[in-house]
Amino acid sequence: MIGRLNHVAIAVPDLDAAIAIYRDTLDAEVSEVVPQPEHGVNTVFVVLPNTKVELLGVLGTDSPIAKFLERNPEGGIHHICYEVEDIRAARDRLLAAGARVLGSGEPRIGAHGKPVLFLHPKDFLGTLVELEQA
Ligand SMILES: CC[C@H](C(=O)O)C(=O)SCCNC(=O)CCNC(=O)[C@H](O)C(C)(C)COP(=O)(O)OP(=O)(O)OC[C@H]1O[C@@H](n2cnc3c(N)ncnc32)[C@H](O)[C@@H]1OP(=O)(O)O
Ligand SMILES: [Co+2]
Repeated sequence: MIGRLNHVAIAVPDLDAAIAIYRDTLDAEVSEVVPQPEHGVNTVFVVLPNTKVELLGVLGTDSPIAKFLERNPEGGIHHICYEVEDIRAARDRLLAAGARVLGSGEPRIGAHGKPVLFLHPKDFLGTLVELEQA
């Protein structure tokens, strides 16, 4: 079912400071900040030779990363995103296996303009999993 590792996401309390760390300290290629209001985050992608790191900042008053940052005030690894060939088929298989798909269960358009879903961290080794349509 799961294919390529699309990105590892880090939620951060200060996105500008996080950009400076990756761009200047780690000398990495960092994208522009892209607000994702329907997801309640600002996103930045650090482009690596074999995958990406997604830096997430709070956007708005109802951000899904707000409580995570309360628990992890320095920031922390927030989720891991795998690519799947057919996101609805993957969803249906996961539901049939008893996994919890977050939200309505309908894929939403994510940061790469492709459908994404999230799976409950308690079902996947304490790790929030994002699936992105390849
Ligand atoms: C533009 C899209 C972009 C992309 O396409 O790449 C994105 O990635 S957007 C990323 C932001 N959006 C989301 O994260 C949506 C899915 N997330 C959620 O629905 C929530 O964050 C949820 C339900 C995973 C957790 O919400 P919340 O923290 O408010 O719930 P609880 O405090 O009740 O947590 C329940 C339980 O889960 C543990 N938890 C929460 N978040 C994480 C996490 N990121 N990794 C691991 N574990 C997590 C939390 O500690 C609670 O555990 P407990 O033992 O009960 O304390
Ligand atoms: Co993501």
